[in-house]
Amino acid sequence: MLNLEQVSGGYGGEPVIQDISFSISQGEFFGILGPNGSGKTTLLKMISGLIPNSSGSIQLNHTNIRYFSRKALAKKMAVLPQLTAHAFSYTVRETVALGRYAHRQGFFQTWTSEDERVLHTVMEQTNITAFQHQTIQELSGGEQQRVFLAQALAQEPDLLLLDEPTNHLDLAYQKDLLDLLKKETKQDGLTVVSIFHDLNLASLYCDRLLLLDDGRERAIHSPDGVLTESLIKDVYKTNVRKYPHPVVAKPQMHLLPDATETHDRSTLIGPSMLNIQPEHIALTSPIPLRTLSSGVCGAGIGWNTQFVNRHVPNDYDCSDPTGEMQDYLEKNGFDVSRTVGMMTAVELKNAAYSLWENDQISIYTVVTAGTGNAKDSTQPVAQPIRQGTINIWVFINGHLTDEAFIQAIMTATEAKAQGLRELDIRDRQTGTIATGTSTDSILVAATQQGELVPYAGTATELGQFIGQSVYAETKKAIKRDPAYKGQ
Ligand SMILES: Nc1ncnc2c1ncn2[C@@H]1O[C@H](COP(=O)(O)OP(=O)(O)OP(=O)(O)O)[C@@H](O)[C@H]1O
Repeated sequence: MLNLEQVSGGYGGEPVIQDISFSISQGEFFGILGPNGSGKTTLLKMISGLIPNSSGSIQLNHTNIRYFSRKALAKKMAVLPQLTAHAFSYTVRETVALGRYAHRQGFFQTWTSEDERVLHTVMEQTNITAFQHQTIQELSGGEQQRVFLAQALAQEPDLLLLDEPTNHLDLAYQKDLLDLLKKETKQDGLTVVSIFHDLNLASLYCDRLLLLDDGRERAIHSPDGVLTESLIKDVYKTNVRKYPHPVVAKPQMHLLPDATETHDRSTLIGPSMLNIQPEHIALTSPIPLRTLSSGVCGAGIGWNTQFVNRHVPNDYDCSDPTGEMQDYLEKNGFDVSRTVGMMTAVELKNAAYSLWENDQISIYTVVTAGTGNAKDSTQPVAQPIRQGTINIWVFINGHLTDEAFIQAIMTATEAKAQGLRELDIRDRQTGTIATGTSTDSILVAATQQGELVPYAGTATELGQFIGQSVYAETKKAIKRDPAYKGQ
């Protein structure tokens, strides 16, 4: 519906925009990105016909925009400009009603019931009905932004052009506005072209992105294609790290600040930080550790400073173990937002732990183990779950890649299974060698300081430390558990 072919132009003299070509189809949400001064607003002004392009062509539904009258263009296209100081004393309602200008007909331009219906709808959509009789200057920046969006929507355009629409909006209204626009594109075929400074919002909402660099196209692609670490670093001259959004299949870019919290680089996680009580084992780190873990709370990927393995009775049965564990942590002075919590029914005095170190690597492994619940993971579970859990903590004084974290979990799990095999721990139901218990948890936590360690598989020194320490400590902990003798 919108076609740009080799468009150049600006404000006289050297063109700001140079040789831009792209086509947008109806219902597309198209984002324009680029650093300050890269020409985003200038390009938008050319598309809206506010300034002429010096070469190339801009076509709307196969007609060059030059051939549209102002009123005819306003029926097809609406513009939400960057918010500037508005001195007028129009009311909100009057301001939004101006958006119906292109649809008014006849000499007297009477206000019709259709105009009223549209006015009502767009004021509801943008949540401004409540202050429709106030003047614009009485409103906050975000409220004004919504009024001008309502005015643009009142035009009932096919194409909506927006210059940083979320500027001035709080978090909830940013989401509401973009959700509304997305819905309009999907349900009513509205085409949206919008400038974004926030790469992550652009990624979440846009179908495609154009990245401008000094007035020229650097990339035009899906968010995944445009938001690459190297391209963004090159164009914006700043370091970013790309990560997947946790819920939506879209990339998110994280800034890497130069000055982060300063930590003592010599911090080593080790025995002095472990505290074993009858009720819980806790390890408190002086620095946040990057963790990958399973557990009752704080599990997943995160940054944590406290690690708690809590003893619960054999018959512990709770409909909300996470909530109950969080209450327990709070009552005992732990910061729930920075704690990984696990549970076990075994006696904590039987925990096994050791520090493994050489010149380059040091890891601290802590294991609690009961095997009354031992399972062969290749066999189905039919028996009622009995007491017995193996909880493994591996603290690594090193800087791990994501891949190394995953390999560390694999290596530790393999070593645990080997420990069970060595001790001939069997699945009570099938009689086969057990590979773990049905309620095991694992934690790998790293200081993320020092040289980057790319891998932690069994071929690496780190992997061998993990394997050997988990194997040794698992066996030690199992042997200390009274249930072991009964096997
Ligand atoms: N009215 C104008 N007259 C002359 N030059 C202008 C005018 N408006 C913008 N420019 C110049 O055009 C270039 C691109 O400006 P533009 O506003 O399009 O960039 P932008 O990418 O939208 O920037 P920002 O992210 O800061 O909003 C800049 O060098 C700017 O100085």
